[in-house]
Amino acid sequence: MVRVGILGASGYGGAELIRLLKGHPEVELVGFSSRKHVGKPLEAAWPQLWDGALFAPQEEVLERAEVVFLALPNGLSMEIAPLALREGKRVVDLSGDFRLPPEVYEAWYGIPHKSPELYEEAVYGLPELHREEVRGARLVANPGCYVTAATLALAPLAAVGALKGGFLVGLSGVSGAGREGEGTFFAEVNENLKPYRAGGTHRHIPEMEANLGRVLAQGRWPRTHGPRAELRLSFTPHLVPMTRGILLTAEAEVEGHWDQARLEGLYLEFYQGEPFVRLLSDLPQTKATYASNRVDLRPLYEARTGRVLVFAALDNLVKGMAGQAVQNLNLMLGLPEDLALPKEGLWP
Ligand SMILES: NC(=O)C1=CN([C@@H]2O[C@H](COP(=O)(O)OP(=O)(O)OC[C@H]3O[C@@H](n4cnc5c(N)ncnc54)[C@H](OP(=O)(O)O)[C@@H]3O)[C@@H](O)[C@H]2O)C=CC1
Ligand SMILES: CC(=O)N[C@@H](CCC(=O)OP(=O)(O)O)C(=O)O
Repeated sequence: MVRVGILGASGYGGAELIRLLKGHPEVELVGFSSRKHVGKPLEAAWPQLWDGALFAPQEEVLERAEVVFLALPNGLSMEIAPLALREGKRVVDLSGDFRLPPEVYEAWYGIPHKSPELYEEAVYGLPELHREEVRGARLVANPGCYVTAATLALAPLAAVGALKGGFLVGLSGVSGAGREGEGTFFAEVNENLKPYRAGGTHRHIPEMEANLGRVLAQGRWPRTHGPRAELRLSFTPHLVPMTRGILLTAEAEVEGHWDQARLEGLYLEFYQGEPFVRLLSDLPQTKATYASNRVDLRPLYEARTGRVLVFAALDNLVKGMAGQAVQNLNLMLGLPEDLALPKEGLWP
C-alpha cells in the first residue's frame, strides 16, 4: 500500500481524488488538507461522503504521505513541491505551475515562478503521449482540462506532420472554474451561454501549442523537454449551464489530401490499445463521459468544404483532472494504468 495525501481536499479536484482513491486497492489515504475545515470531518466540506477522517493542516498531510496530490490554486505548488521532493515524496501537481517553461508561465498566468529549476525535472502527465516518462517521474505536471481534450483531438494529425493550425471552440461545465469559481452564480449561469477569455487570451493556449508542437517535432511519443515545432492555435472557451463536462470542436488546418477513411484509419492506429480513448462512429456528447476517465473522439471529414473537424468530449473533473492524475499515479507506481479508474460513466 502506498500512503497518499491530498492538499486542497476541500476543492472539486480534491473531492474527485477522494472518490477515486477510496476505491484504489493499492492506496492508503493518509491525509486531507483544507484551511477552512482543518480539524473537522470530511463531511464538513463534502455531504456526499461518509467517512470519519478529519481535515488536517498541510504540513501534517505532507509528513504522512509518500505521494502527494496538489489540488490547489495556481501559484502554490511551486512553493510546496520543492519541500515535498526534498523530503523524498513524489508529487502529482494538478495546477498549471509546472506545465509550461517558467517564462511562458509567468507571461500567461501573471505569477512570478518561485521554483523555475523544477520545471526541467517535471514530466508532463498526459499518459497517451508521455507514458514512459511518467513511470520514472518524481514530479508530474497534470494537464489542463481543455488542453487534454484539444491535444488528444489533434495529436494524430500532428504525428504525421499534417497539422498546420486550428480553430478550437471549447464548452465547459461550471465545475471547471473550481468551487469558488468566479461568475458561476446559478442566477447568472442558468439559461445562459457565454464565451470568455476570447481573442487568444486563455492560458490553456500555450499548453496546447506546446503539446502539439512537440508531437509535430518528435512524433508519437514526445519527450516533455524535447524539441517542439511552432504552431498557432485559436481557442475560444465558453461556459455552459451544466455541472461537469467539456465538449471541444477543433477545426484543423491540415496539409495533404484527406477523406473520412484515411482520417479514421489514422486515429484508429494512433489510439490502438489506449484504455481511455474511445473512437466513436457517432458524435461525442459530454453526458456519456460523466464521472468516467474516458475521452470520446470523432474525427470527421467535411466533404463539402474539404475541412477536417475533430470532436472531443470528457469529464473535466476526471480525465480533465483527478482521473488523469490517478492514471499518472498508477504509472509512477508501476501499477496497471487503469487501476481504480472508471471507463464507464453515469447515465442518465
Ligand atoms: N476544476 C477543474 O475542472 C480543473 C482544475 N484544475 C486545477 O486544479 C487545481 C484545483 O482546482 P479545483 O479543485 O477546481 O479548485 P477549488 O477552488 O475547487 O479548490 C481549491 C482548493 O485549494 C484550497 N486553497 C485555496 N486557496 C488556498 C491557499 N491560499 N492555500 C492553501 N489552500 C488553498 C481550497 O481549500 P480551503 O479554502 O479549504 O483551504 C480547496 O481545497 C487548480 O490549480 C485548478 O486550476 C485543473 C484541471 C481541471
Ligand atoms: C469553466 C472554467 O473556468 N474552466 C477553467 C479551466 C480550469 C483548468 O483546467 O484548470 P487550470 O487552471 O489548472 O489549467 C478555465 O477556463 O480557466
